[in-house]
Amino acid sequence: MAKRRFGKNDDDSTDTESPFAVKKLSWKGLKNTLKIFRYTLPYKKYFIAGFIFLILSTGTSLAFPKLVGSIIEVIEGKSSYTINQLTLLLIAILVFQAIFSFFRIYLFSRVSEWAMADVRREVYSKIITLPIGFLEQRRVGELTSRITSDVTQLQDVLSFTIAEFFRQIATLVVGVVLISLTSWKLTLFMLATFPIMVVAAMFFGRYIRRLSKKAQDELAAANVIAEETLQSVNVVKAFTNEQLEVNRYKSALDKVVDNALKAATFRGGFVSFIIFALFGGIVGVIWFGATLVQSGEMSIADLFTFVLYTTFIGGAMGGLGDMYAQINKTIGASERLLEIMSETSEVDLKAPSTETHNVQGQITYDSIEFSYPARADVKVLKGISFKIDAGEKIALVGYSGAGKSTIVQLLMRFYDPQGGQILIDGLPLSAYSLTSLRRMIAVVPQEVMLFGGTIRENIEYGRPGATDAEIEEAARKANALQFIESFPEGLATVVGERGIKLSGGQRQRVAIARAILKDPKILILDEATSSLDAESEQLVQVALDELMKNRTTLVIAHRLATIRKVDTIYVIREGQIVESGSHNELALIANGLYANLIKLQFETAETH
Ligand SMILES: Nc1ncnc2c1ncn2[C@@H]1O[C@H](COP(=O)(O)OP(=O)(O)OP(=O)(O)O)[C@@H](O)[C@H]1O
Repeated sequence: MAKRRFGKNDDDSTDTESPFAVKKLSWKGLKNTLKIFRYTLPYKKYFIAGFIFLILSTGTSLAFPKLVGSIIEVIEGKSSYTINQLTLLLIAILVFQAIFSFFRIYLFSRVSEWAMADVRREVYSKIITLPIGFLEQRRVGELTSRITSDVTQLQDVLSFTIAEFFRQIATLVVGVVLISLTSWKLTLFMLATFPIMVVAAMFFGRYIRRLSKKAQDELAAANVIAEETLQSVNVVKAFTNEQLEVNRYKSALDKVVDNALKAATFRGGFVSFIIFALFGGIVGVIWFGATLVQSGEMSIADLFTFVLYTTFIGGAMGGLGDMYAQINKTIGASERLLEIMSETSEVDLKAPSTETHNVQGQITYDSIEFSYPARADVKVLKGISFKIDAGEKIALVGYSGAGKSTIVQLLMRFYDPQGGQILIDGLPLSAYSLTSLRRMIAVVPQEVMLFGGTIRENIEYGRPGATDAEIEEAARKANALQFIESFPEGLATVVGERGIKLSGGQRQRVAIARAILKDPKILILDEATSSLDAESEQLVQVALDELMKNRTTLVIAHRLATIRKVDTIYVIREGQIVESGSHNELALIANGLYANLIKLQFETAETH
């Protein structure tokens, strides 16, 4: 039977196949699972010790029916021991059994906790070092469920299923050997009832597993809804879409319940059938055994021992079906984890780049052609060429969606262009390691995201390991020290989810301080679209002027008033540069795009 199950069927069965076709165990899948289990190798000492305790506890529990049989022999007057002696032995065995079980559970948990923490750490390091192009195509919920539920599945197997599997197989094998020594006739009779159970288990089992898997997938989909809406709870509330989201969640949950109940119906039918078959088998064994006792072929004590072993064996058989499902789930989880692990990271955390480049910050975009991997057919940049001298400041302007952010993302190599090349100090970006390239650049983004933690930690993010004095100096230069010091805890003020909320202008100045601390040669300013009040605007502008000093700067400009001072403005339309020059030059082009944009902004400002 095992052979058939571990057969050559490698491929997933699809929904269009019969409902009884479920993914079967495959060697390939098992091998993959074993690959994941190599994480337990560093803890093999504990694993082996746990296994020894597992053998001991299984052995002691198997001795139990034999001893009960011996007590009956005493009653029958066929034993030289007394009832008290045997009862004491039974109690001693129970005590040992308890001690062995304790150590088995503790040691297996120790291995599984440590090993799974390692797996989680590795998977997380992998995910965080994967290229943006890969991450964008996955949902956050899906990625986090790799480190949560998939690893939990492996952990269950390590701490529980392996032990149970061994115990059940041992019980089955040793139990059958022991009872066949007692009476081979009765053993054959008992084993004859097994095929019915096995066939039923296979038939029902597969369908139930398929339904349970569907219910699990539906639950994961429901979780994604909850996670995503809670992450952007402000948007939900602002649009007063609470009811809509509750309904969406509810209909996802309804599907879970539907599938789970269907599975439960089958499981219920299956379990009642198994109970009937199991007890039916025992009744049959008692009936046949009783006739053997009557004909003097078997003693009462042996029949007693036999029946007890039979219940043990029956229990083990029942449990194996569940094991099979567990192993299947584990294979699924391991395959998903390995799939992530086999992706290529863009940076290697284990061998961090130590290369340093003393660049001047001269940048050249040479005929850049680009489409996003997710939408390969849409060309976002169509031959962008321009040059920025070291220390020069340029601005990119244009309608929304023109490709401004894409141009700067390519500079950080979040993606690689399909045509043309970008050079820094005359060398293509690929000549620098990703780490050293990104170290040359600081970004002050449109929407400043602060991590939960203190203001000090948030500024230090620009250069981990900076001293307190350097952090304070950066905050001062960013015009942020004043507001930071107005908080009783100063730099130690906690911001983010559990702390205070900073205003837009304050957050921007923290981001500027971060960039000042990083002290890069190249600066990218993604200007906030929402305008700040005049006073904040002024404070941020002064901080930005300080930050831009002696750095090559690319500004993605949304509010044209702030870019009059830049050296060159590039006007982008549909992925191409359509105009370039200084503010004064561009403003004079009749019917020019820039002149139009100014007019538009001016008119918008007038109407406010
Ligand atoms: N990750 C992405 N995957 C696929 N397409 C994208 C991605 N990011 C942007 N795009 C598309 O590329 C085009 C250019 O986008 P980009 O963000 O560069 O414009 P932008 O000029 O910066 O706009 P805005 O001023 O609104 O920020 C848009 O049509 C956008 O839909």
